[in-house]
Amino acid sequence: MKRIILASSSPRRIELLKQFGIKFEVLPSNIDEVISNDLPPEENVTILAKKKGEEVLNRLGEDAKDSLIISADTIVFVEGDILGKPSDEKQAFYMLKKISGKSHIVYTGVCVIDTSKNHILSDFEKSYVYIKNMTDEEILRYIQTGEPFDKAGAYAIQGFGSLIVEKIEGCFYNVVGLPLYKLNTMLQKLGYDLMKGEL
Ligand SMILES: Cc1cn([C@H]2C[C@H](O)[C@@H](COP(=O)(O)OP(=O)(O)OP(=O)(O)O)O2)c(=O)[nH]c1=O
Repeated sequence: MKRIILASSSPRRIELLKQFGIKFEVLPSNIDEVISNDLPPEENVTILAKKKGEEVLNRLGEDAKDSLIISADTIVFVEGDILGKPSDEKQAFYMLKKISGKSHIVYTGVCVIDTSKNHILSDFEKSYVYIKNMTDEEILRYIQTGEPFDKAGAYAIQGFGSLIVEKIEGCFYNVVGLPLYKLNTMLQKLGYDLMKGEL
């Protein structure tokens, strides 16, 4: 394989992939992440993950020959509403108030494009997350950590957000933004395996 590309600007996704000792480049996609409330959450994340990978593929053109491009998209689904990343403090407050004291579902879509085999695989993972009941004061204090702003649903389970997550059901790494087990099952379908430390 000539190039392995992670089509993501997410520091969490980069860290998670790094641990397998593979050499990869980081080339974030430039798509507009538009969520459609007319589509189910799993379709939204699957479509967005695919769009991210395809945008990087098109940008690379001929240079994408013999490459593996990995991309992902994460959203939070609660009471019929899809929550992406909050753009300001007001939105972060709204999201945290909405997920407080109940469970929600985190969906991550994953896309793997193998240009050497002319294959595109896309799939998604879902996990259930239970958030403690928070007072307005607790929500404001959490927002002051600065953590909510680039995270779907306005929290990070891997950071201060761990202090508001009571429990989860499903893949932890899916909540952080890259479901590693799912990703590896997709890679295995293409004849690769992260366990081998090389792709
Ligand atoms: C729920 C949750 C989300 N997140 C993050 C993962 C993703 O980075 C982000 C969701 O936004 P995404 O749009 O999925 O990704 P991104 O914009 O950060 O990066 P890119 O599109 O370039 O790949 O939320 C956490 O880090 N922890 C959490 O607990």
